[in-house]
Amino acid sequence: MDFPDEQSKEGGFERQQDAFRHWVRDEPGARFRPEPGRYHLYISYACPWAHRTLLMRQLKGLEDAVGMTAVDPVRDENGWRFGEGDGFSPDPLHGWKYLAEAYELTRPDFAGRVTVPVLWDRETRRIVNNSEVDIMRMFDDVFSPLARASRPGEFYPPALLPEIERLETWIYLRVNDGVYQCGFATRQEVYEKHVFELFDTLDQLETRLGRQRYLAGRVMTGVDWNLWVTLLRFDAVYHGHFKCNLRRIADYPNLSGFLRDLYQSGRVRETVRLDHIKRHYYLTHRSINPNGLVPAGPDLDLESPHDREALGPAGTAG
Ligand SMILES: N[C@@H](CCC(=O)N[C@@H](CS)C(=O)NCC(=O)O)C(=O)O
Repeated sequence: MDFPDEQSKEGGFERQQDAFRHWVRDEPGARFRPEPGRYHLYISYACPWAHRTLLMRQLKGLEDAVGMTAVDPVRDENGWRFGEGDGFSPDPLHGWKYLAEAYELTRPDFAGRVTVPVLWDRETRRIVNNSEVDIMRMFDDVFSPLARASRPGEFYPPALLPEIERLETWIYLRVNDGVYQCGFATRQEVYEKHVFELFDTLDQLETRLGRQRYLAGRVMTGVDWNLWVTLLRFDAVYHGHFKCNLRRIADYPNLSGFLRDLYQSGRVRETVRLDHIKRHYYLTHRSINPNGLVPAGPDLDLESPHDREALGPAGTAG
């Protein structure tokens, strides 16, 4: 079993809550203020949640204002590790060997799982936030003045917020975490419940994305990226490794068109490291892949035309 502390009596996977959820505010006297160079993002290119924060940093043009370091995609028994390799590097700020050191400095008695993403504050020397939901919103909002060219709130426009949040919750439970529920189930009936719920949700999303270019309607919003990070990993990892194999994303014309549409937008493809993604899952979760073999395929076709222009122009509300 890969995560024994998060296994329910019924054979399900119960994910821990994020531990640090402080907010960066542009207010006098605020403990964490948005300042260029002050915060550093620790990610893994493999992790879908961390990928969302990396995407928002790039989409907003925050690369100069917020530093970023990626960890080795393969975790060892001490968790996420820094090192020298293709697409990952030593910790430039403190020379940490493990990301666990950030958690220990922030809360010496931290007993949970050390996860990415982490937003680190160089000034107070602690983790500000390790929730991708919060980090995405802060990057879009309070960090916007530090960005090259962006408008605050363009990915979370107030008029669409109720719909975005409804979709976020549904997609998180059934899709983002749904694939993990299938993969880490330890009983047949638990796996089957989750796999049918997952594909029922994908079927509904396929219909929705046949009518409109983006999940919340005519404009791209943050929740599009929530779904996208899971679609990107689906055929390469979740289909085989997590046994989510009723269908592939490639079998869904609208979901795969949406995947390619967003992949081909801006410089998004620069955030994609399929080698990290595959190595991470197949080499880290040894209880479900004991020999640690990494499959050679599939050959993902992310560069072919997506034909989504007919549904409306590309872009956010900004
Ligand atoms: N913050 C996310 C979870 C983040 C997360 O679990 N990240 C994984 C990688 S995809 C991780 O860091 N796992 C570390 C571990 O399992 O030891 C959430 O609340 O859903």
